[in-house]
Amino acid sequence: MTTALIVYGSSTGNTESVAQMIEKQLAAKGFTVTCKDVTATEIDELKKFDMVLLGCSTWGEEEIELQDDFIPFYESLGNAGLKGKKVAVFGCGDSSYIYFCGAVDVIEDRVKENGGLLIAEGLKIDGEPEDAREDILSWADEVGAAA
Ligand SMILES: Cc1cc2nc3c(=O)[nH]c(=O)nc-3n(C[C@H](O)[C@H](O)[C@H](O)COP(=O)(O)O)c2cc1C
Repeated sequence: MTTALIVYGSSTGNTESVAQMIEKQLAAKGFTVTCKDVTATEIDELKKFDMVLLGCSTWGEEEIELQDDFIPFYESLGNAGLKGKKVAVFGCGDSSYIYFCGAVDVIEDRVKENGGLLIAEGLKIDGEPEDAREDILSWADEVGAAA
């Protein structure tokens, strides 16, 4: 059975909600899914999973800032054994900011630098996750199909 790890950093709970929707959808498709807050995740854990989904909201104003909890994890991604690993990135943001969901782009770049394989275009959620439920579930299906 294909195993998937979802790791999220979320300050107000939006990216966490998205992570949980993806978790349920992948589990319904037969994946063995583990969904964890980044603060409870060791970088070495990524090595044990067939596929890794990384979720992070975007902060900052003039420049892109990752969600606070996600920063140390991001900085250690070079030790995550990403070479050849199937990865996809998602996050919440607000399109009224200059860098809408910029954290998704920044994390994708880091994944590519470390040899990870991006299996879907990053999912960028504008506003309330509940309003984007259909998009989130179809993204999860796309990721599942590419796994
Ligand atoms: C001070 C502040 C700065 C923000 N900066 C950005 C930004 O640069 N780009 C963006 O897309 N969203 C930005 N946002 C919106 C948040 O990313 C958005 O509220 C998101 O849903 C938070 O997700 P979380 O609850 O998972 O942390 C900002 C919000 C605040 C309050």
